[in-house]
Amino acid sequence: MTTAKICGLRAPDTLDAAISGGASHVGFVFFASSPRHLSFDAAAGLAARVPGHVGRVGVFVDPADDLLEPAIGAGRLDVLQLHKTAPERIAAIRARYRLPVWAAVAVKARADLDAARPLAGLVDRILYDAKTPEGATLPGGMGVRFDWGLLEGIAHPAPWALSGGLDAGNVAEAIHGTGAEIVDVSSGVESAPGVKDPAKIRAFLKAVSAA
Ligand SMILES: O=C(O)c1ccccc1N[C@@H]1O[C@H](COP(=O)(O)O)[C@@H](O)[C@H]1O
Repeated sequence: MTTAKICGLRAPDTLDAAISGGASHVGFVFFASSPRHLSFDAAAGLAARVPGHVGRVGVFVDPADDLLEPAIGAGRLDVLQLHKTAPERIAAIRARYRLPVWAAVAVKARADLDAARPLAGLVDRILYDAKTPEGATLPGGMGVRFDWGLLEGIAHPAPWALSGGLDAGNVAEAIHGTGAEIVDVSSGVESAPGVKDPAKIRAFLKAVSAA
């Protein structure tokens, strides 16, 4: 059965919609350039509402320890999702914080999948995410989709999840086409950048459970 992570939550009502709708994971973004960025105080308030069966995922872009340490505490993080982070740094973060690590692999063309190979044994999950346009301020969360057919027949070096441009209208096709264990969405359940929509969250989670 495929489960879902709802990422970039910033408000109690939308967090509650994700939890009551059956999300397996919720994502808190710690990246100042993102419209979904959370302060430590805001993260602490949200984290306290999350029941034990739902994973709290912290989303970071090549983070330094002076961000990771307080974010892990405030967000009571269960998982660290790392974007644009080199394999050596991923290994150091995993060893230091002893938390499961999901590493994003940005995909546009088949050659991009080569970046997953060095992650074998280093990460707990690979997140195949769409590559955002050259010069974009965000490495994710822009509703960009990649050709899911690129994943066909590849040997995955670790368990994996799928993200990039998913929404309630295409997630069933994504699940059937790729066999993803976990699907991850951010902008596809928003009414504006950084503003989650409870009805879209519910529709997305309904589509995942029906797929
Ligand atoms: O959402 C963000 O602002 C963000 C910032 C920095 C790194 C990753 C971010 N989001 C991740 O992007 C993917 C896909 O998002 P979308 O559904 O295409 O909008 C997802 O994994 C988010 O965790």
